[in-house]
Amino acid sequence: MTQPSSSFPHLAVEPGFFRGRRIADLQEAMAGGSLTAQDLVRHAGAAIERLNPQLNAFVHVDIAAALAVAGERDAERASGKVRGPLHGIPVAIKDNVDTADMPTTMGAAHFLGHRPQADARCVALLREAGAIVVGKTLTHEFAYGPTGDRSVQGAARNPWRTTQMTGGSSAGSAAAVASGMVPVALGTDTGGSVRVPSALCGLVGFKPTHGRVSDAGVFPLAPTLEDPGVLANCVEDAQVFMQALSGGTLAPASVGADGVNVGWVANAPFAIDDAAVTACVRAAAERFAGGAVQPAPAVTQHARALQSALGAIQRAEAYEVHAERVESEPGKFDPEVLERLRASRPVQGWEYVRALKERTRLQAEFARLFQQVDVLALPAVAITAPALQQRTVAGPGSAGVRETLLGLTNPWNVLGLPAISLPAGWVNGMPVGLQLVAAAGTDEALLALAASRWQAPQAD
Ligand SMILES: NC(=O)CC[C@H](N)C(=O)O
Repeated sequence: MTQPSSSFPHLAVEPGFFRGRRIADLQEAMAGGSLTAQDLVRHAGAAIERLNPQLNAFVHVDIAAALAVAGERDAERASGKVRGPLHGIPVAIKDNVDTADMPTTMGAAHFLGHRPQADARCVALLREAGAIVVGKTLTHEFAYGPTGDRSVQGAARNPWRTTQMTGGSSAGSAAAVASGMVPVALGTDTGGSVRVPSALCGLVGFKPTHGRVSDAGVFPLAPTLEDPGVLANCVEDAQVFMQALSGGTLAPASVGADGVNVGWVANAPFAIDDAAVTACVRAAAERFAGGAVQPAPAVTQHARALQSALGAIQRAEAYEVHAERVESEPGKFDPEVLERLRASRPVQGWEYVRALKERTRLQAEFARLFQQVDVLALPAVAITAPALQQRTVAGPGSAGVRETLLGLTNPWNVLGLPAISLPAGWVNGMPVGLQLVAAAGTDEALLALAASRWQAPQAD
């Protein structure tokens, strides 16, 4: 089996076995007999044991159970049955997604020790596809925060610099993949919770078109904005994972050799502009496009409408989920999450209904826009990973960390569009992500385009 193709000189930890190894390489090694699924689970176990005390990526691990399942997958392979490209591959599951054999806590004191009755649909699909669940990864409490540093299990730490946040809310999934504990992990994305930590940890992160992947058994934050998604080392790994999650409906698309029409979206008025981050991402967008990128028509004029629709929808839906808990067990919440939930309560019924109507109007506007461009390109996150617990971005035009982390990702949740964050390079040794957004329902084409045109950045 080949060695990892790229090195990670800026990484603050000695990476685990899976960093830089593609799922296709692991499959080849298993097919050739040089590795078994049990070996892969042992590699995951060793990396978790060594790295988790530093990174707090996993909140529950069961290597013994995973080894037993791996034994079954190895026996199947020996008898000639290979379920598909995830057969025997260790995976991690965000801890707001139900697993029948492991606790599911949502990062919240209210659910410590909670054992769901059944697997979430997406977990069941991954297992049917042959993937082996090794554990549950830390989520920001109730997935209500993009920083990944508030949960009953504490904060996840960024493998590139352990004083910094991973971003969230799929915080542990990002730390687990970026450090090489597992090759791929499940996350959920309501406003950026897959793409934000992927960008801040140097990973590929994909959020599908809304409703494309079942959310049955996913603890909701705001159900009409939310989708399960994937955090991976490379686009090809994200593709095979999404195929499994979609129950096979997400067939690989082919892309023509023609050029791609990329519309560049300026940060303002969505988020502050860090010149170094924007320059790095724009250069990546130009490499991807194979030439200069032109400003996308008519995106920024919708910024205010998108933000206000997002605010009303997320707050109304999140409060509906938590109303009784906020009344009866307020003391169990993290204070910041409680404060955000209390601030969500005042949204009026008419404001929510109006926001839903606005969403429908905006979806029609963007459907027209995607007749002119193939993809929109912009940073996934306007800044590199802030320090743990940092809440304001210093400098001119200082802004809140939360708003800054989410400003460039959450517009696409309002619209329900597929979006991917791709590693674009590094600024001061910390990763930044290029985000590509495509028309609703074109998930296969977006992934195929990314697979065919994106080149992993080389560290200097
Ligand atoms: N769950 C997410 O997608 C990110 C967090 C959430 N949107 C928030 O406002 O904090």
